[in-house]
Amino acid sequence: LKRSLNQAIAKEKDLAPCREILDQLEAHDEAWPFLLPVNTKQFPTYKKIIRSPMDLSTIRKKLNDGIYKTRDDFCADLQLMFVNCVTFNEDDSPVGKAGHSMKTFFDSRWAELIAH
Ligand SMILES: Cn1cc(C(=O)NCCCNC(=O)c2ccc(F)cc2)ccc1=O
Repeated sequence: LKRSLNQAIAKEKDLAPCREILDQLEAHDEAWPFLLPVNTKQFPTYKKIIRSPMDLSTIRKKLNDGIYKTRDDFCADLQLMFVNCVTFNEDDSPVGKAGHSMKTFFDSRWAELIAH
């Protein structure tokens, strides 16, 4: 029991900064393409091109439901979201530009978090 309690405490320590970064990503001016899953009725080719869709609301739910065991699991879903965006969108499109801006912001906050 004691070990599992310590593991629970260690997991909370690892994931707490993830909540903080996710708060900031959701509040970012250029978060609008990522707040909800891509609407596949609006973009019918999306599911054919993107095999593993990911968005901030899905990441928030997975974090709240305890799906992420480590902060790297969390980071992997964010990187998936950004790779999907580069795959589906031109770099100079509004969504493409928002994706690059959000990724730059995330990468800098993540480095601060890991590097303390
Ligand atoms: C990641 N990605 C997003 C889109 C995309 O067009 N996404 C929604 C645009 C319209 N949605 C909004 O503007 C909006 C959504 C939620 C919200 F709270 C406020 C505004 C297209 C391709 C792609 O790869």
